[in-house]
Amino acid sequence: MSTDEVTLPLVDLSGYINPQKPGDKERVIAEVRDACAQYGFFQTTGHGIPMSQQKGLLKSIETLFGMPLEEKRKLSFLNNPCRRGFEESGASLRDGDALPDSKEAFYIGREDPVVEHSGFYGPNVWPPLPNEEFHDPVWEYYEATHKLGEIIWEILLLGLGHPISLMEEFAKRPMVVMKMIRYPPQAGDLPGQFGVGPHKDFGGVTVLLQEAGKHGLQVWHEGLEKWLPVKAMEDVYVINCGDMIGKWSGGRYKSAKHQVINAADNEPRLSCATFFHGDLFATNPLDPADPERETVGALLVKRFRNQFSFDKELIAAVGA
Ligand SMILES: O=C(O)CCC(=O)C(=O)O
Ligand SMILES: [Fe+2]
Repeated sequence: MSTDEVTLPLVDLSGYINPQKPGDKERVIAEVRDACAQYGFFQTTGHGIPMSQQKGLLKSIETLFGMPLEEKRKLSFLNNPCRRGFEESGASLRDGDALPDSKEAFYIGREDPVVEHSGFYGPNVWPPLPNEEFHDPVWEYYEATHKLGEIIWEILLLGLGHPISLMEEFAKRPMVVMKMIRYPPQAGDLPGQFGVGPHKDFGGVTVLLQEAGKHGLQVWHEGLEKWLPVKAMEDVYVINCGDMIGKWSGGRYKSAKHQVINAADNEPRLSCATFFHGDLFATNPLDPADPERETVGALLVKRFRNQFSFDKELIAAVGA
C-alpha cells in the first residue's frame, strides 16, 4: 500500500452507545484502542450528535465571526478572568513559527456562577446576539460534545482494562473547553502561514467538528514520517488524544502532532473543538496506580503558566 492511501481509522461508535448484540461494545473498545495506539486520532460515525445540532452550531459560529471586528474585540478572552471569549486572528504564535496563526477563535467552558481557582471555573462571555441565534444552539451543542468526550474517556479506560467507575472522580467537575474557529481563506502560498501551526493538544480527549468539505487538517504519522490529510466529511467527527492522555497512558495512546492549512478555495473554513480534560483535582484514571498523583490542574498550570497568571492557592491546591 502506498502511503498516499493511508487514512485515519473510521470507528462507528453506535456499537458502544447503543449496543444491539453481545460483543458490540467490546469491538468498539478494541477499535478505539488500536486507533489511539497507532495514530492518536480516529474519525467516527454513530456518535449520537444530531445533524440539526451540528448545523445549528456552524450557523451560530458564522453569525458570531460575521460581527464587526471592533464588536468582537470587546469580547476579548485576554480581558476575561476565565479566558473565555474572542481570540483575534494573529494572536497565536508558537516557538519557531514563521507567522502567527491566521485563525480567529471564540472560547466557552463550564457555566459556573462565580470565578474560582484562578478562572478555571466561572461564567462564560456571551456575545450580544439573540439567544436563539447564538447562546441556545451553542450551549446545546456544548452539552452534547461534553457527553461525547466523556464517553470517549470511558472507552479509553476500558481499553486499558480499567473500570469506568473511575470516571466518577475524574469527571466530577470536568474542565471542558470549547473552541469555535474560523480560518480565513489561505492567502496564496505564504510559506509558514498556517491556520493553526503544528501542535499537540494539551490534555484529554478532543472532539472535533469540521465543516463538511472544508479540508485542511493534517495529522503527523511518526512511522511514515508524513502528514496525513484528514477529510472533512458530513456527520463525521474527528477524535484525538492530547498530551495528558499520552503521558498518563504511558504512551499506549499517542498524542499526535497536527496542523491546519485551509484547503478550501478562497473560502473560510469553520471548525469546533471540544476539549474534555477532567476535574481540576483529579489524578490519572488511565493508571490508577500511577505513583506521581499528578492532577489535571497541575498539568494545566504548567502548560499555561507563560500565558496566564494563576494564584498561589490554586497552584498549591493542584500541586503544581
Ligand atoms: O480546526 C481544526 O481542524 C483543528 C483545530 C485544532 O487542532 C486545535 O484547535 O487544537
Ligand atoms: Fe489541535
